[in-house]
Amino acid sequence: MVVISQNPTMKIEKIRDDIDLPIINLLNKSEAMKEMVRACEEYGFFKVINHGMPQEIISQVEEEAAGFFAMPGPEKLRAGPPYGCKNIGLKGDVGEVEYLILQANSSPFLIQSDDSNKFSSAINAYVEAVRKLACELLDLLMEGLLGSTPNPTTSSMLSRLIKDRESDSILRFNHYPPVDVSTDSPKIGFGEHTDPQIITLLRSNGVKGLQISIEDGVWIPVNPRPESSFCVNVGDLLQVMTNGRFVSVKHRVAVQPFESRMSIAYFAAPPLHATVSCLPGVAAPPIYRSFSWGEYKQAAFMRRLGDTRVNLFERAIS
Ligand SMILES: O=C(O)CCC(=O)C(=O)O
Ligand SMILES: [Fe+2]
Repeated sequence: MVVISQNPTMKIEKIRDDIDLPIINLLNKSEAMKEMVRACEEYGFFKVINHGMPQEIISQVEEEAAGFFAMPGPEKLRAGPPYGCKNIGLKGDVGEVEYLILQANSSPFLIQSDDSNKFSSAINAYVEAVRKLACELLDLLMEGLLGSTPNPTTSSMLSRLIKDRESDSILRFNHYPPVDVSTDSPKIGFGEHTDPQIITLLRSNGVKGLQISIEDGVWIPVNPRPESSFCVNVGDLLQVMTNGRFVSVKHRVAVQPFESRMSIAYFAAPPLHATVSCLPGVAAPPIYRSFSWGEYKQAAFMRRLGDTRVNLFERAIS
């Protein structure tokens, strides 16, 4: 069904729930590889099932995170700066969301207020497992992109950036309390944006709300099922590295009535000093100039959430 509506900023938009977004089964790697490349070209988005990530690790971190967000506000503030509410970024963007943002490189993480250390150890186990899955997906994507017998050094180029001790990857927990339909109009929990990093692996608690956009003003709701699946988003850096062949997907979250949504996003990023440019073996000439991830991140933080930023790095046509 296609629904035409007006969003809270009065922009006319179409919601299309007649599109089945790709669900990729990781059990058959050679098939998965091709389907992943197709999905990244068409949508910049897919879901993976049979990903091999232990359910216990997922359940544990989801349970601890749900417990964290259920605490009274002052208790949550004890977690310190990783905890935030409503403010998204440094440029005045706000959303109906509270969150925890943690650096997810190799050093173990400790939440200040986590006296029993249960949440922190669940997070550390999750980060290790989700990083492994991200690396596996990136190796498969590279193999699918570059052909059947790529040089192993090239096909592991992206995963090596993520495994680097200085990788700037991030883990973000988002919690969207339900909207009260008797008093409130529909609300956006997290406004439209693309993720700036290489790739995002996202879990949700099975409550819908995530939407992706493949053309301006057209939104596709993402079905949160199968509940065991991970959503995978192409980020800005992967668009640059594939010279625009993969698209960094625009997405947002609509707050739901009655149910609260919780999501856990792992943003796989290189070290700040790493150079980002078109990958060897990808059709040239490069659309974008080379830059460091630190430089890109700085540019992203100087802009509003919904602003496109990759175009700032396009090469001048002579
Ligand atoms: O909560 C979600 O489903 C998406 C959150 C998101 O897009 C983000 O944290 O960048
Ligand atoms: Fe995002």
